[in-house]
Amino acid sequence: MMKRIVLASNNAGKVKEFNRLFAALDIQIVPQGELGVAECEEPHHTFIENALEKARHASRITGLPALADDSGLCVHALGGAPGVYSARFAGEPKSDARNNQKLLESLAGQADRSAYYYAALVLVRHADDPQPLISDGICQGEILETSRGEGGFGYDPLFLLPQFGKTAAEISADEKSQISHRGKALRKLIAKLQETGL
Ligand SMILES: O=P(O)(O)OP(=O)(O)OP(=O)(O)OC[C@H]1O[C@@H](n2cnc3c(O)ncnc32)[C@H](O)[C@@H]1O
Ligand SMILES: [Mg+2]
Repeated sequence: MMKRIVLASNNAGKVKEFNRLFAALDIQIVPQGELGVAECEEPHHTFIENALEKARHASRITGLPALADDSGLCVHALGGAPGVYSARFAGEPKSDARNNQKLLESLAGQADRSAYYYAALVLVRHADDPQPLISDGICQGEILETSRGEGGFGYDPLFLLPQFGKTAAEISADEKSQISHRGKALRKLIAKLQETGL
């Protein structure tokens, strides 16, 4: 029988990307929303601790292995902000449109627009797993002054990938998987998973 993992995320954009990344594997990922798991607190100031929090929460409720992604945009001129607060940069309720607007306002007149996406992934086999699988990935870019593209999610329409001359919302989903923080982190995690087993 195909193994199941709960995906400890309520972000539809992430769920799509993980579905694509897992498509070739012998593992089925089920978004936590389909199993009745609500969002949990993300109280920490490091991505890795928040990812562990989310993975344990989903695993505890479902009894399944759980994979969590805590990610964000780190802008050099803003001292690494919005960072772990990327989802709620412009406050609650979360809104990509308002977050992008706030990012543009924060960078008005700023010459250094370099930034990177960071993703921390944690996979626990059960809620008290003493040896969570951990990996991370980075994707470098620059923040534009106006949005471009309809793909992706979050800050993608403002996130220019210099190697493509396009934003992360203008490249295809396959291209994004190949170069994204999430894609890189997941390939590392899968390599570890193949060593240890689920
Ligand atoms: O916690 P979950 O339920 O997974 O969903 P979330 O959207 O709250 O996720 P995070 O707490 O990890 O916050 C990540 C935020 O960083 C931004 N982000 C992360 N990866 C991104 C990507 O690939 N493209 C665009 N924005 C991204 C986006 O604003 C996300 O909401
Ligand atoms: Mg979140």
